[in-house]
Amino acid sequence: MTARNISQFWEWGRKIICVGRNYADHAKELKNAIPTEPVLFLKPPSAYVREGSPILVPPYTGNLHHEVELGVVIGKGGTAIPQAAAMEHVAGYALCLDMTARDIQDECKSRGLPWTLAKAFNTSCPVSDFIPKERIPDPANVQLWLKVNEQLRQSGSTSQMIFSIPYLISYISDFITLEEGDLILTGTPKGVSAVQEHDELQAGIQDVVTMSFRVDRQD
Ligand SMILES: O=C([O-])CC(=O)C(=O)O
Ligand SMILES: [Mg+2]
Repeated sequence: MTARNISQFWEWGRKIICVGRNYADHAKELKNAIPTEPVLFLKPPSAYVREGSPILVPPYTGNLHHEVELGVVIGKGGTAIPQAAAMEHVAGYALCLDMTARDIQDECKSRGLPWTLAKAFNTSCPVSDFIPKERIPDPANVQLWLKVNEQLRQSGSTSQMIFSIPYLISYISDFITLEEGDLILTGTPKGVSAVQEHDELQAGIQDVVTMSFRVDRQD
């Protein structure tokens, strides 16, 4: 048996914990209140998709949105991790998309139902190569961008996050034990918009990584 390598964390079957409304400009564009505590939801590990495979539009949505986000890969697990020690639990980062069936999410919100089918379907978490921690010395100040068919749609700095990465790690681990290989999606800046079959998405973290994905309709 070969040893597990954190650089392939998406194959480990670990959980994906997502933070919503962590950028005020995105909360505003969807007419949501600015949160006073992190908004959390989950994706299953079956949501991962890697470059070379398409993002599939689920048949039940007519409004699939991109959300570009910085992902934090947990290297050392823990429960009730203090903020001061939080960064010791980080192995690295990944650029991620939180693909969202916005029409389904709106319906779930209005009916008080969970967001599962809006957020957790197959291919709802496109993920870049693993980025070792040393390559992003200041994760609180990197630029994320996303283009659809060469047109810039999202561009924002992680300095705009409402809740910092150490705060999120500490907050989440109070309630949900973090394990090696877990991924935290830290929320999206403004500019989310709909994608269609045959679109080409490109995203990047300035100077660190880029990735591209094609959109297809699920048969
Ligand atoms: O669906 C939403 O708007 C919440 C979310 O994931 C985010 O803010 O990144
Ligand atoms: Mg999101």
